[in-house]
Amino acid sequence: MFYLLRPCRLSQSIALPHNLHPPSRYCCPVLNFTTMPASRYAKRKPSVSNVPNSNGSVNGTNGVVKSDPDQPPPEKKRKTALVDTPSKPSLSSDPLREPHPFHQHAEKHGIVLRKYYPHEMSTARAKAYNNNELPRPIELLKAAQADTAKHRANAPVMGAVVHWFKMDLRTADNTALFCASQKAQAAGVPLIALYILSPQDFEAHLTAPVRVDFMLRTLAVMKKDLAALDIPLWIETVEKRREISDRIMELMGEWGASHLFANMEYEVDELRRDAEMTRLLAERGLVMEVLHDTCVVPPGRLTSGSGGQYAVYTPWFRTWVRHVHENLDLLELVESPTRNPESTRQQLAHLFECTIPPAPENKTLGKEDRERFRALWPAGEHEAMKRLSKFADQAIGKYQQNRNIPSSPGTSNLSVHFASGTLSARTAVRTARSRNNTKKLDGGNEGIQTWISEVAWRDFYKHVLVQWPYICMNKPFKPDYANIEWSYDMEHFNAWKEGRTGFPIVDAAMRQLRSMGWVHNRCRMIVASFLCKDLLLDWRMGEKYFMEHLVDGDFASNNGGWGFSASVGVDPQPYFRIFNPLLQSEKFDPDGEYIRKWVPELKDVKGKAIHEPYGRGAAALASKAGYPKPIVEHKGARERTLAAYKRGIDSGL
Ligand SMILES: Cc1cc2nc3c(=O)[nH]c(=O)nc-3n(C[C@H](O)[C@H](O)[C@H](O)COP(=O)(O)OP(=O)(O)OC[C@H]3O[C@@H](n4cnc5c(N)ncnc54)[C@H](O)[C@@H]3O)c2cc1C
Repeated sequence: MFYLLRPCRLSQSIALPHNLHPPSRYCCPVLNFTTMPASRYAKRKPSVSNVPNSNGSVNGTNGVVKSDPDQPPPEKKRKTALVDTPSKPSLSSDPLREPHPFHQHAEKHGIVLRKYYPHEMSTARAKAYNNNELPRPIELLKAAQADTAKHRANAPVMGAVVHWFKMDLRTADNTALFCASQKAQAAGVPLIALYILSPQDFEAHLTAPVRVDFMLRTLAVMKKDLAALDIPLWIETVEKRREISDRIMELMGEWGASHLFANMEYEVDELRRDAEMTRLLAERGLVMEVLHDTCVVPPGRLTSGSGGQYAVYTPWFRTWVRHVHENLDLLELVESPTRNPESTRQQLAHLFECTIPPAPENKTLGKEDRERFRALWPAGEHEAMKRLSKFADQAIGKYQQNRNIPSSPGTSNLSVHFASGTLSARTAVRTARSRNNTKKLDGGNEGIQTWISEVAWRDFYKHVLVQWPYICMNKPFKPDYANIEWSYDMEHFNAWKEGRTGFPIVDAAMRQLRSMGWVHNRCRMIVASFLCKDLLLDWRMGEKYFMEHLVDGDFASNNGGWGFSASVGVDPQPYFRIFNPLLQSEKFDPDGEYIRKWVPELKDVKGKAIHEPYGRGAAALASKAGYPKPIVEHKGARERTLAAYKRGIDSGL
């Protein structure tokens, strides 16, 4: 006899033997069964019209998912369906595939046809998503889960259970890892942990070398921690990303494992891959369980009054808070995995011997960078907890006052941990709440409230990604804004990248990025606005450059931040709202402390001249020190940008 445990808000259920009583305080009220928080994963009513029905069908198609122009025809599907094909824009007469007229410019600059990545989606196709005429990738996964639900609930556990680590590099409060461990323990078989290093994935996702280094160091920490529980962590490099699923199935065959657990990644290729894998494993009598984990509130749960997804943060956040208050088990933590059977060490001895592979050559840090970054970003979940506790004890109370001052250590510096999954968002919110005088997430100390609302931004952008998947395909959130004719002036772009624009606050931020792999949020906004509004450069060039250099690079948050700053994203400001870099500098770095730290040429400039040395009497000093003159004049640039935005939006291409 089996009890049904719902570990996921989607359609899958995990069957656990009735004699399993894990020592946990997470009691499922219905089954009186100690398990993970129930409503965290309760099935919810779909919020959009094209979610699968109980048969897994989409749009009333009785199980036949409407044909997807991003995908190859069905007979070729197995070979090519796992990722979006990086082919040339098709010249077919299908209007959903028509290339955008500005493609040639963007392509030349590596924006729309980068390696292992699809070209910019057509506006017609993006709009088809908006009209719910196409199934979103998450719906493909839901359909795969619905179609395999019975099999997954009944398949017996054999040999071993595997947890596939992706961007969830921690043992504490890791949903899929916990479920895998429970499953293995109940069946008396070992749990095997797996990490696949994919150089092509790193290229496709533009993963920064500093981020790869952080992840590899984290794997070393995890390997040790897991080994202490007699759980092997097998790490393997798979060169071609399309071969990952086959290789995992091969490994499962070698290990005699019947079940694979993983947490959900919400990017398009990853959802499609997991949908495909769920079906493939089921065809072979195996089981794949893909669970929500990274957000406090899983994407798809929060709907506006009209039943749609929110595109504006403030009302979304109010709903987010209300939802968490009503479902407090969303903040319950699951336990770390339990120890493997004693025989595992002997039985799987070779798996314990695996070593951490080196970074791919094109993602390897030079010696100097490596040393600097390692000192700045100690890796692993223990470091994340140390940093979180220190911030919660010493700085969170004043977060509201300090968070916008880039020279102050007023923010948590935890984004690297959220991005690699070395810290769960639940742990972060609970820790912040524990320092407050109320259990309400929107009450008590202002600093704590504000910090929690910042952590919620992370959820927000992932919800956006799931609902509007075309943002993954180089398309602005507002498809109409795809018609702005951007500049591709490489002199301007290089000056921006190198911190030589002649705008001290911009240059300080860009140099901080190069030096730390991290930039203060206020400065990310300033340099993003400067790139697309003052220089009128294609915002996707900046988005890409950030990903290539950030230690905390996260597709959803980065795309959201860039879209917001370029006013082509969610929560849009009116397009005519353009940051004035000088005013931003005076307001948020009033004494020029931040500028002096990162732009040493200006360290001797006194007073307000620091914000604008050439316009405020420090020209000789700046010039002598080699600091450049401004590359654009803000007022004129502003007018040029306003005109370009208006032309683009009015053109209705
Ligand atoms: C153009 C641009 C690009 C960005 N790219 C990324 C990125 O690739 N990865 C990333 O994690 N954040 C990104 N952000 C958001 C934000 O700048 C960073 O999360 C923040 O600076 C990290 O510093 P912290 O950990 O000290 O943040 P804190 O102020 O301590 O905030 C706590 C946590 O909340 C989350 N958070 C805070 N602000 C935001 C936000 N605006 N959007 C999403 N999450 C937020 C982060 O996980 C952060 O660690 C970007 C913002 C902009 C404007």
